[in-house]
Formats: sequence, structure tokens, C-alpha cells
Amino acid sequence: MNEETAMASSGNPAFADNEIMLQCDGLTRIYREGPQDVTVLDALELEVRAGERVAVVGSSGSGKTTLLNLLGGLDHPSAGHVRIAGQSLSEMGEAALGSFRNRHIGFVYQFHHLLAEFSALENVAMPLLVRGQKRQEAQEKARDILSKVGMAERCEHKPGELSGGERQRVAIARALVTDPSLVLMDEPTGNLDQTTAGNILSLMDSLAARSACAFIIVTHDTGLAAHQDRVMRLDQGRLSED
Ligand SMILES: Nc1ncnc2c1ncn2[C@@H]1O[C@H](COP(=O)(O)OP(=O)(O)OP(=O)(O)O)[C@@H](O)[C@H]1O
Repeated sequence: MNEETAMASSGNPAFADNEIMLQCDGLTRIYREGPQDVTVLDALELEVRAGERVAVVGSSGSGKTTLLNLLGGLDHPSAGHVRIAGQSLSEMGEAALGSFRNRHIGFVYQFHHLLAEFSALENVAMPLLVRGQKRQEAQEKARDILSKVGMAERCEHKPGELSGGERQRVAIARALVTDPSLVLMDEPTGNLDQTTAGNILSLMDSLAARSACAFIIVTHDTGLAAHQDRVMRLDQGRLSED
């Protein structure tokens, strides 16, 4: 696909359940920076269907972050392909990739910081404004999703005025507000107490049920992993059913 087509396509196309939303073929990542090559992902294969939620577990250093970065188009594979909603990331230039990310992918990463000068509401509305939605519409949608993650009373607070768990909930709201095709999460319930984590799980349940969104969730939380449709273990550069 060329860049124009990628830019023109709208988010979360009408994917029927069971269609493949994410596909990795022979996905390989070799780090060549040090004195010797390190093969972190070795011809990894993965298929995730629309509406499916997959937990990825694995020991420290097994390559979970590397995998998430490749799936989100934040890093490029040494070999192989990532396809999301039928579109191959490796065929896109940087501009098309940026637009594709905004339309199709929601990120909940530890390093994906909220913007400090903006309120929770403005942070969540931002991805909608970037894609050209009107301010009032964007803010209404942001307010709605913030209330679903239990943050209705904190909309006007800036990130510095929120607890770690509250910031994490705002980050989750920001990832979900665009109705993405794929949500990538890195330890999404890491800072949250059990009740709040439970609310987030319910929110993910309802989103997955009413949309074709697929989730990849990297976690050490066995409860969170067990709640997903499948648990995959990353070991020796490959994924297998846990
Ligand atoms: N830029 C890099 N250059 C060289 N090696 C790297 C680079 N980034 C990661 N690695 C190596 O790749 C391997 C996988 O790292 P990665 O961060 O993906 O693991 P992880 O499973 O996310 O670990 P953790 O659970 O500890 O966060 C590690 O051995 C790491 O040292």
C-alpha cells in the first residue's frame, strides 16, 4: 500500500469478529549494536483476531518490549512483517506510519507520558484533535471515556496533580478514545489497586465486546493474564501457548 492510501484509510474499519486484525510473519529483531549480534525475536509468528485479547508473558529480557515496539511501528524488524488491519507496516513511510498509528493503534506504555501542561481531559481529547475532530466533540468523547475509567471528577487536573494510578487510567482512556483496531499495553494495571484494576478490566471487556479491537497485553500480573482469551509465552524469540 502506498502512503496516500494509508493516510486516507479511517480508523477501525468494519472488521467482523474472527477476521485477523494482527499478523506477524517471520518477525525477527537482531540487535547489532554490541560486540556480538543478539537475536531477540527469531522468526516469530502470531495471529490475533478482531475482538481477541492476548496476554504476553515471559521472563525479563525475553523480548516483550522489543515485540511491542515492533507491533506499534516504533521500531523496524530485521526481517519479517507486521500486518495490522490487513496493512503491512513495513510498506509505509514515516508520515504514513504516524497517521496509521493515530488511526489504528492505542498505546499504554510506561514511557508514553501524558503532556504535563494539559489537563486529563485535554490529554485524552488530543488524539481526536490530531485526526481533525472538532474540539467540542473530542472533549465530549474524552469526558465519557474518562468517566468509564472512574476519572469523571479529575478531568480538569493536570498529570502532576494526579496519583500514579490515576495517570495510568488517563493513559488507558487516551489509548481507547479513538476506537483503535489494536491496543498495545505494557503492564496496564501495574500501579493500580485491585478495585481500579477490576474497573479497567471491565472497561476492556466492554470495549472488546462492542468493537473489533484486539488487545496485546504484556504483563507479569497472573490475574490479568488469566483474564484474557489467550496467554502466550515469549521464550527464545518465539511465542507459544502458555
Ligand atoms: N537497543 C538495544 N541494543 C542491544 N540490545 C538490546 C537493545 N534493546 C534491548 N536489548 C536486549 O534485548 C533483550 C530483550 O529486551 P526487552 O527489553 O525487549 O526485554 P523484556 O522482555 O521487555 O524485559 P523486561 O521484562 O525486563 O522489561 C535483552 O537482552 C536486552 O538486553
